[in-house]
Amino acid sequence: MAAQIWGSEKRARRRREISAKIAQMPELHDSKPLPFMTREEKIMESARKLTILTEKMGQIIDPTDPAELYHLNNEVLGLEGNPMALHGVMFIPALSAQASDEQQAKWLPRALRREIIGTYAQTELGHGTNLQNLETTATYDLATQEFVLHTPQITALKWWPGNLGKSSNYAVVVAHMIIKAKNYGPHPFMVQLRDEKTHEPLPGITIGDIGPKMAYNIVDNGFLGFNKYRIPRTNLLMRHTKVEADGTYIKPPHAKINYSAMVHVRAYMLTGQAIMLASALNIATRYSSVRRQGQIDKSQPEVKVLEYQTQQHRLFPSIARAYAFQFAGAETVKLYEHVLKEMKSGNVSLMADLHALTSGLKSVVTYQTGEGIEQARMACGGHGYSMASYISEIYGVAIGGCTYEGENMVMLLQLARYLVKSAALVKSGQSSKLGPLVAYLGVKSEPTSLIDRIPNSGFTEYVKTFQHVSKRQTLKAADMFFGLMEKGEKREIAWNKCSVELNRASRLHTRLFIVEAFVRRVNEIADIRIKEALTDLLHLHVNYELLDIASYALEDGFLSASQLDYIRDQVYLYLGKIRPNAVSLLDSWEFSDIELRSVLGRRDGNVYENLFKWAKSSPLNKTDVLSSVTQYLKPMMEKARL
Ligand SMILES: CCCCCCCCCCCCC/C=C/C(=O)SCCNC(=O)CCNC(=O)[C@H](O)C(C)(C)COP(=O)(O)OP(=O)(O)OC[C@H]1O[C@@H](n2cnc3c(N)ncnc32)[C@H](O)[C@@H]1OP(=O)(O)O
Ligand SMILES: Cc1cc2nc3c(=O)[nH]c(=O)nc-3n(C[C@H](O)[C@H](O)[C@H](O)COP(=O)(O)OP(=O)(O)OC[C@H]3O[C@@H](n4cnc5c(N)ncnc54)[C@H](O)[C@@H]3O)c2cc1C
Repeated sequence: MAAQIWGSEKRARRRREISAKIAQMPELHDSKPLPFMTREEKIMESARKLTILTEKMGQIIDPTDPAELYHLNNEVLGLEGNPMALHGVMFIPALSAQASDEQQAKWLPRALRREIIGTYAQTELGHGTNLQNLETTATYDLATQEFVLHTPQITALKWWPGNLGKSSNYAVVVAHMIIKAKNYGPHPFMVQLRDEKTHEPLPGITIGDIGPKMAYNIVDNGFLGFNKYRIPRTNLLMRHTKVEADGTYIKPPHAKINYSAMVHVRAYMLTGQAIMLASALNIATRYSSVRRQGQIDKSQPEVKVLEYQTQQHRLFPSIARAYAFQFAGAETVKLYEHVLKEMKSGNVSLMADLHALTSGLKSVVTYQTGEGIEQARMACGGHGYSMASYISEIYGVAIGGCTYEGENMVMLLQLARYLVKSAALVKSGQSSKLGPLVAYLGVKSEPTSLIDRIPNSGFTEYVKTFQHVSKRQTLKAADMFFGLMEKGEKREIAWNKCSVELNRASRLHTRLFIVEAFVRRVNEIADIRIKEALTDLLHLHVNYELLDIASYALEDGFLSASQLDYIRDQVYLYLGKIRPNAVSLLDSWEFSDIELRSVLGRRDGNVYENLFKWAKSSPLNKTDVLSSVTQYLKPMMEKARL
């Protein structure tokens, strides 16, 4: 099963080897539980481990393999980020995709050797979503052949970029490029921020940390202002766009090609989200098979809380989602790598499809991951609320994904643009022009669902039902939009008036893709036992998801009330079938105790003793009487007694 999760037997074996090596290297372990550290201590601890990793990484992993790097990162540095998180996640990808060969030769080896630390600085205090209204300017000075970076007002301060505040000395900065008074829109520039020897900010640069956040507090998300700060013309990233010495602008082959670093993260973050969901579920499911509370049959002893159907219903559909996200994420990464290769050789024809797909997936996956982790926390009762469970940290980190790389509603609307264009093709009889991901929009469906009517139909009838609801909602939202425009409404106003319905279509389309990716994977599996376990999970997934969106299928009579009862019964049937496998389905992800950082989720199940040990190690327990008591509470009580 680990081979299915991680992509191959070799990958699963490598993960095990890496975890085993890390287990033998105490210098790479947290020196004390992260929840007991201050933010400064955590940053220091992370930087300490990071420098050891830079020295020893080659002994543990193949540093050129992103999957091995990601695993090493999760085990040693953890989810809360590190002082170089953005260096690998966005700075290097931005340089790789957007810098010319000559620029790459100059900067990439230095970045890869970690001679310099970089980030991706795009979002500002006043604007994050609407890139067209970013306010930082890069004005070309023809006389000196330099760009002058400037922050005209407080809202133009860069705000949020990870590791910008204190750790990075370089950044890819996105600014509006102005040449001879003409604004060419946002473009990426390579900018040195700090002196390489002293790490002091360079003259003309104002920089710092934006303060503590809901989670991710090891990352120094920062602010950045420029006061007429000059950089050479050749620091504009010039793989696709060029500015010649005389100010001549050569436009890129696709208007949005400079957005590729964002698409990179949107594609890769899906499996990251799956891992976080599976981690929280691993903690909750293990704990639920240790925790005994109450009786189902009063004549019997107290049961493990995992025996309660409500507990299973709370956890198991999310287990299925974690697998589904992992499989859909793996497919998306493959597609991304393919499109990136094509883009580098000048073929930009697949960019729109990739953008639409990653926009929808990013939104649905992060939202459902957040939901699943929060349910996992509640499933652990009181102990879930303790930082000893570590679930609250996982939650805080995971839901950051609903916001970064494009706020979820906004990204769903990006997918909706693609769906509406596709609907227009269907309406004008040009279905043959539909791309493969939306081809179903042009296919006539049966009048009613055949779920429960055709024995041994596998998952075909389910997929058809998901296709039907997605198609119907897409065409309905598109009709609403076209209808408003026909009545004379301006395009943008009509769009806004339909946007809730449009986003519903985007969600349904994305959920269909996730179901299909799960079905594709299960169909590929040769090993009978693995196939059987995953088929059970897939049954739970399709029935649970369909029940969740049933109103769309009920409203036009595609599903009947009796079919809905059948689907509900299937959910209960598969909850029971999955119960014996539940812990194994999560243990198959092979998270080590070091990686999980959870007292509740320990592999050995020795929860209570370790919770007590953990509580005793709280800094508050170093002394029996705190100074808050001697200074304030004790005098207060004494005064009251007089
Ligand atoms: C091994 C690696 C592991 C990684 C694991 C991940 C771990 C995660 C770590 C966490 C780190 C967090 C880091 C976070 C970083 C950031 O958040 S960086 C900042 C991100 N910011 C955003 O995402 C901003 C969101 N906004 C936008 O993307 C855009 O502004 C917009 C909403 C898309 C609109 O852009 P705009 O230029 O205004 O577009 P329009 O003029 O309206 O045109 C829209 C048309 O453009 C098409 N389009 C847009 N984007 C793309 C694209 N990327 N590719 C292709 N096409 C694109 C769009 O489809 C529209 O087309 P038409 O409908 O044909 O007009
Ligand atoms: C943990 C974290 C890490 C980050 N790291 C980085 C980084 O490394 N580099 C970087 O540059 N940035 C980074 N960011 C910033 C992030 O990319 C932005 O916050 C994000 O893109 C959302 O933009 P915003 O803050 O402007 O939200 P807003 O756009 O102000 O969103 C507020 C509300 O308005 C709605 N809204 C906005 N526009 C529309 C619209 N057109 N239609 C409908 N609704 C709309 C949204 O849906 C939302 O409900 C990070 C953010 C976080 C939380």
